[in-house]
Amino acid sequence: MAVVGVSGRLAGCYCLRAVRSSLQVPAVQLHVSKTAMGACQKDFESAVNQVKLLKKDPGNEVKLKLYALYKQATEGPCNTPKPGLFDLINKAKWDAWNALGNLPKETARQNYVDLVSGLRSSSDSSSQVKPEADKKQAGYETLVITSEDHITKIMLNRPAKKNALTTQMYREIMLALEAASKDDSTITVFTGNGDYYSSGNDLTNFTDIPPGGIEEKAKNSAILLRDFVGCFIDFPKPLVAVVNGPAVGISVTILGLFDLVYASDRATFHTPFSHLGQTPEGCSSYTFPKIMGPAKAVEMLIFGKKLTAGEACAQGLVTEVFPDSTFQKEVWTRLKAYSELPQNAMHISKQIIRNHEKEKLHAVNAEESSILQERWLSDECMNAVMDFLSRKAKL
Ligand SMILES: CCCC/C=C/CC(=O)SCCNC(=O)CCNC(=O)[C@H](O)C(C)(C)COP(=O)(O)OP(=O)(O)OC[C@H]1O[C@@H](n2cnc3c(N)ncnc32)[C@H](O)[C@@H]1OP(=O)(O)O
Repeated sequence: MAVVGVSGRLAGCYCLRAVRSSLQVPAVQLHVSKTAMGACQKDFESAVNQVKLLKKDPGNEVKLKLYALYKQATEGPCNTPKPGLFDLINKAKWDAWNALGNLPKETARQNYVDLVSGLRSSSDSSSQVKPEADKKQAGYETLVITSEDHITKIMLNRPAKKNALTTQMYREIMLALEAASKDDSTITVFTGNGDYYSSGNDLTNFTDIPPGGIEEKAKNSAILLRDFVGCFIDFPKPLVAVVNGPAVGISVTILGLFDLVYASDRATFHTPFSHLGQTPEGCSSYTFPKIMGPAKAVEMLIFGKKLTAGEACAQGLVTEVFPDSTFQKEVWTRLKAYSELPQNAMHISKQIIRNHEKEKLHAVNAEESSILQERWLSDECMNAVMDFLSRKAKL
């Protein structure tokens, strides 16, 4: 939010979603100017339509090519003023179009048709069902949820993005927790697909601005955060984190609300809040000092010290560390045995252990969320997020 929040001026940051919506317009535009009429006009119009039907997002680079070719095919060489330095998306679009120089309209049209045809065949072949997809419980796009041996496993499933948490993911996790609280499993496990457990909040979340502007975005995000963390505070069954790799931000802080945290020795625990102009969430401002003492909590939460799995275990945040080579086998053998323990006894014990704290945790959660609502509107936060997004931009 703050990213775009500097004003609409920065609305064109390199966020995928923003780029997508920005670039879609010309690519799917049905109107083709008269000057683009020619031998392959029909193919061109058909290709323009087919772009809408692609099953897979072709990525920013390809979308820019499509944009540039479309403009060249329909309007000829770029003749509009160069957008300002901070108008990043429009500048990227202008650069792509301008780079086509005096390419004839007919050639641009043909290149557009060829590009779309290539995209269609790769999109069709990649849409074959992958074995993993079979396991997915219906209704979840960002998680893989399985239930066996009395264990419900919620796996974050955006490995290419290090399981960064999108708005959709927060919502799906809340739904999954709600369902797991009612199913017949005895314990619920969180883990990540791929080499990361999770890289925390998806920083592109900050760029999807609603009509009400950045203040509304900050408000909505604070509500989402409060509700999300609230689900962990209230979760009635033993909750286990199987931390398969590095964990960042909110994926670390909420570990203080888990009942067991098993970590691979490859895992690290990092909360770079100050670096991002942000402040602790997930009730960590309360749970971390309780778990590891104020001095160690400060090192993590204020100074962003990254802990190894061994260090996190020594501080009490992690229950046990396993060698990565045997991590999955050892952990799941252990969890299967635990899941056969009498269900009611386990659940009642969890209530006894956790209930004293619930009210306090909800109050802390509300306070942290409201402080972050302000932080997200700050220059410090805006600059840090912009910095990340610019570094990662491929345009
Ligand atoms: C509404 C509730 C809000 C709750 C607020 C919570 C606060 C937090 O969680 S703060 C923590 C936020 N997270 C970060 O600051 C981590 C940012 N990411 C990184 O520093 C690095 O990506 C990494 C150290 C995690 C991994 O670095 P590595 O070089 O190994 O891989 P990359 O090439 O950087 O990543 C691959 C791919 O994934 C994208 N990505 C990774 N993490 C995030 C993220 N948090 N947000 C958005 N995108 C992320 C990265 O851009 C790459 O994408 P491309 O392949 O498209 O370039």
